[in-house]
Amino acid sequence: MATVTPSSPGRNPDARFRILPELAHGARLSVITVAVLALFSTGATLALPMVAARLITALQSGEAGTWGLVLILIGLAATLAGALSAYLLARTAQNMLLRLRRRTIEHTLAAEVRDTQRLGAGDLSTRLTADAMNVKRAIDVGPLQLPLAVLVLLGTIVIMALLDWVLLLITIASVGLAFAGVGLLVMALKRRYLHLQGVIGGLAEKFVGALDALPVVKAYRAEPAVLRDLSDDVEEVRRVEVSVARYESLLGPVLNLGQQIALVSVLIGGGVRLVDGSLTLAEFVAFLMYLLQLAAPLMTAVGGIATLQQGLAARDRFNEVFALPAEDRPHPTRPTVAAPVPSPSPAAVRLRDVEFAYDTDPVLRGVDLQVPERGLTSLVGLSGAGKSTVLGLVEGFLTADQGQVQVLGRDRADWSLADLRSRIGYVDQRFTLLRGTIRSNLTLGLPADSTGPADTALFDVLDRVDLGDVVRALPDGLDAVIGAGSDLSGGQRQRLALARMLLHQPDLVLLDEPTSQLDSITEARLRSTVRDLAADRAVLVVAHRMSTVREADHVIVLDEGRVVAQGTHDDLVRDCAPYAALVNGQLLLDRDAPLALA
Ligand SMILES: Nc1ncnc2c1ncn2[C@@H]1O[C@H](COP(=O)(O)OP(=O)(O)OP(=O)(O)O)[C@@H](O)[C@H]1O
Repeated sequence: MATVTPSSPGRNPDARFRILPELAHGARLSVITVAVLALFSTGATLALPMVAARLITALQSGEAGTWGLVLILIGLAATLAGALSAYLLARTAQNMLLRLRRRTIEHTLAAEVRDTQRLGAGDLSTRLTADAMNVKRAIDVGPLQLPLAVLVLLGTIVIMALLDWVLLLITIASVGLAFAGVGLLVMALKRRYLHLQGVIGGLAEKFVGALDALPVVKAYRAEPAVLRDLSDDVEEVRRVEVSVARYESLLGPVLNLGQQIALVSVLIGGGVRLVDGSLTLAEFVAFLMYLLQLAAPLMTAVGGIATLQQGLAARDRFNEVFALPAEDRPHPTRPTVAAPVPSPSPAAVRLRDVEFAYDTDPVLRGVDLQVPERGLTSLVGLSGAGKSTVLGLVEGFLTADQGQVQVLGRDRADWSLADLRSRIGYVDQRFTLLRGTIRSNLTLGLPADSTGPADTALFDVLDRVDLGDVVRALPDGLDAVIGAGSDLSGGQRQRLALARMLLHQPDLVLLDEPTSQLDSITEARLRSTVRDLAADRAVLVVAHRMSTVREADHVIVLDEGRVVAQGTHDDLVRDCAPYAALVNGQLLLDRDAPLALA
């Protein structure tokens, strides 16, 4: 089983991500080598026109051989150094992206379920793909191409000043206006890039949601409606992209125009100065070469700034993920307790005056309830009463806004979430399985360094949920892959989720409607398995079936976020009007027996 190792050991996982320090982290030698090679390549490029001028002068005196050789050598060396520095930079960037992606996955897994659901699976996944690519492109230009382009620009300008400062002034005056225009364009682009990445994330989020619900979409012939909805988002992406393209397409021509004007001005001015003897032919040729050479670094600088803006916008989206609080963050006042020991308290779960709201509307209002340390407890109530929310508080997916949540004799906040969850067996409403083999699903969460439980132990729990023979009949047995094309049935998936819980031998079991997809024979066997489990531990079941409720030793009735009664089924039918109404009104489903009072 793969383990997740911290991406940056010893570093603050909450620290904001900054591209340059992250790039240099652990790669100083590479970064220095890249810088040296790039500087050499730049210096050589800058020197080339001067050598060319020397070659022209030497040609006039008939001694061109040496300068010709120097020109070729410098050209070759500049090319090699440039290529090597680009490769080294790309390799360093990929190492940084590896850490960035790993940290994003790590942080997303550590965040609260509510936060990750709010951001959405699709939008979060675009950070690993499109946003990471934007950061990579920014690295391609940011730390090297852009500074070097600026260096070449400055170096060229200095040399041009030395050659003829009057011609330089003419050049600067000609391109100055173009520069101001480019600055305005770049500022407008930054805002649009951020918006663009947001709408692309939103589109991915919606598309993933639609694919997730595809069977339902098809069953309701809702493809046209979904297409319309997604088309609106695609149209929005197009609109923003076009707006970006409008500004990007202006960059090149504005710069070109500046350069053309500069060229014409320099030709005229240079011609005059050549005629009056202020400038030699070799100097004029060199000046013109430098002027033409200005175009490449200028374009690099301008394009680079735009790419950099895109990368910075992507960086901000990564920082949005890194800013999500980890769910297991230390309590501000209480010290963390290393090894919680269950107290002799008779309750496996106790909620006292618990208030909770997802947004502003209260979902739980002063909930007081107690789950005995042994036996089967059913939590019942109308849909939306807050039953799953109670399980979420016990599992630590949610944190109470007010009141006290005690689990296995200890305040919830005193448990580390890993310790707490290792003691709880949880089967969610959707019986979620991960893509992978039956074995990897069964052993999910077991220590990664062990060789894993023996097959006999795995078949033992599978037999307890009547799934052993089904798995034995599969060609790959325990190593059959589920979640792809060939799949288990809904009920079989449900039983596998239950077997996973059994394997973990938890002290407290939380089941969210565990029998909704089982045939009556399997359901009866399962009830007996749950009963066996409840003999020496607490089992808390969110139940919608009379059969489950009748089995329960203790029933808790939840109504609109309040506990209205607790007791045995018989007592509650007799004494609790809302419970009796729930039962009489057939609000608890009972497949195998007509609804009847005890
Ligand atoms: N992630 C969420 N964000 C906002 N509101 C939520 C969220 N999950 C649940 N709710 C709301 O909280 C209330 C209680 O939901 P909960 O799922 O706990 O009810 P329940 O009793 O388990 O319902 P059911 O029996 O239908 O599963 C409902 O009004 C629901 O709309």
